Amino acid sequence: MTIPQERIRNFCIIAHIDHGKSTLADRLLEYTGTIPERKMEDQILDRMDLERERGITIKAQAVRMIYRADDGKDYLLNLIDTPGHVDFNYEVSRSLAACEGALLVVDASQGIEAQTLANTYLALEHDLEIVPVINKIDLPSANPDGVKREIEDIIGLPADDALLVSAKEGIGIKEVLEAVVKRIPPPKGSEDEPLRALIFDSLYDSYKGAIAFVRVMEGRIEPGQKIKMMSTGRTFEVTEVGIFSPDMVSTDSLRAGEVGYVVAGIKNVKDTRVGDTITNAENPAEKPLPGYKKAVPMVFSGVYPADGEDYEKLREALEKLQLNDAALFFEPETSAALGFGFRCGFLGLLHMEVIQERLEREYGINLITTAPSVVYRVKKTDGQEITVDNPTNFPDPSKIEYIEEPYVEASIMLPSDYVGAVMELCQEKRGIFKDMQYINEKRVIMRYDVPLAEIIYDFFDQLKSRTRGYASLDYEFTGYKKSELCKVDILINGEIVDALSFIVHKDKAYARARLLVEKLRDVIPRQLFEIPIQAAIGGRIIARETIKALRKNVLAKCYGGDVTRKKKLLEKQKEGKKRMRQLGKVEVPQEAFMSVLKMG
Ligand SMILES: Nc1nc2c(ncn2[C@@H]2O[C@H](COP(=O)(O)OP(=O)(O)OP(=O)(O)O)[C@@H](O)[C@H]2O)c(=O)[nH]1
Repeated sequence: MTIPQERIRNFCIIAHIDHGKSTLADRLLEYTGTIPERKMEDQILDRMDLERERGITIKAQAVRMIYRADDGKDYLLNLIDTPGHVDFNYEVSRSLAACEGALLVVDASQGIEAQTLANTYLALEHDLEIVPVINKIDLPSANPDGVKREIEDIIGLPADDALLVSAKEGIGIKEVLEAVVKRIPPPKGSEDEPLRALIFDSLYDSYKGAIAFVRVMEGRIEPGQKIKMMSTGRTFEVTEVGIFSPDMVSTDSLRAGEVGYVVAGIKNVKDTRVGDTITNAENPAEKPLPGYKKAVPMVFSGVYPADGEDYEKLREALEKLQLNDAALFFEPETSAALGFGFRCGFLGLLHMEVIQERLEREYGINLITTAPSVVYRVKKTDGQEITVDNPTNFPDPSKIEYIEEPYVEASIMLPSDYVGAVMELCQEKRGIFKDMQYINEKRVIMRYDVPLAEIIYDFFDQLKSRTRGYASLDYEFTGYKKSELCKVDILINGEIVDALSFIVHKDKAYARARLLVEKLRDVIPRQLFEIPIQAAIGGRIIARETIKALRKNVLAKCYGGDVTRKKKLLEKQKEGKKRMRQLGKVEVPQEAFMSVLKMG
């Protein structure tokens, strides 16, 4: 069935976590018969198990629906899902760029949250038509009028005609579909222009290779065509195009205004970069679509197999994950303490946790990971400028002219009762106050400039616990600023343990060093000799603890002559040894590393 361009609608859903995006998407699919009810898995749009468990959307997906509207005509609706987390802001902006409109879903009992606001602004920047949807009106605590006022006051959008919906109970679903048809404009581009298709996501398939998810802006794309990726100039031949309904179904072509996928024997997702423009190699467009950026990792961490024998397995797993994730960076690294492993770069903390969890869960590899670090810029006294993402490479303090660290602008939305608590937190985290704005009598939004390193330390957890979970956070990278930073080394028995070194602001070095040294004292078992544990900046010791010597005799408990019991105990001791890391003369249990590294 061909549907003319004026009856195509491309839209996405902007919502805060838990405000009901997936439930609403499911209802739309159900109502349009895209998915027969019996086939409905709970939530179609979030496909990864991990996403489902954590209740967050990580990767963008798309789905196509046919809706017969009140005017009796069939409309083709493409719903493009957007990732719901700040780490993936760039992906969100590309998904938005593929649409003409957005449903702004707000929980009737919660109101607008920081992330929603940030994404709505992004959508407005892309000139999207925004349709406010107030969800969960079935809840006794629902306050749709209050939420309407918020939408008008904070975002400045008229909300009189906001739709009142209960995705759970299926109330107002048809009204949502009618609003999509009536209020969101159809796509504009012409089919006769040279091809320009925006890549908003990609997927790796072991048979078909990297599959690009695209929105065709102008022109047309079909099998047999030679295409060119405009950011790299690489060319490929299209073997298949198709749509998401919601599984991939091949079609003859994709025309201007349509959303679908492109297979072209592309081996690596690095060649299907989100935000890149696909054009016709023989009749190329003059300019690519605006807004392309290469994904840059912001957070780095050392990832080591707990069992050294898993090294190859870890490499293979990282390679596999990278096939589907162009933003994941890794290179081999060695540590005196942890052996062979990899330095990995991530878009943010959540991205890091997701990758680590997948390595452990899907690939069955136990990991030791070092504390995450941001990327510092160091200007050396000899004029050289270097970037440092690993404390091990931090230059000697005498050779440093100055250091710069990345800053973000954090927007925090919270009930006004917690303003004091959040100000205190932001100050502790070296935040610089920018402004504060009342949304209504009860809620405010505060903006601070905060070093990214503080955000990745434990900012979010602290924010949640100090506001009883009522605050929401969004942040955006703003640039580098000079900062008084130093590297703290940890010495066990006089030897530096490279995996435990960290970079920290001078004012915080002492407190963090104390904490770490005390923790190590508690987790390293006593051994036959006394062990000093020290923290040092350059050659200066700033904290010290001592583990007293002990003659550890596991057989002491077995008085009498029960040989088998003795043997068993010795066996057990040997097993334990395997999980020990030898640091000079000192044996440190792996759990000690884990517990210490988890602190960060
Ligand atoms: N009472 C009520 N609960 C709802 C409604 N819509 C969704 N929920 C519930 O709210 C919770 C979150 O809904 P989801 O659809 O998973 O939220 P989401 O926005 O997709 O969340 P993410 O996938 O994390 O972005 C679920 O427990 C839903 O059952 C509604 O209209 N009324």
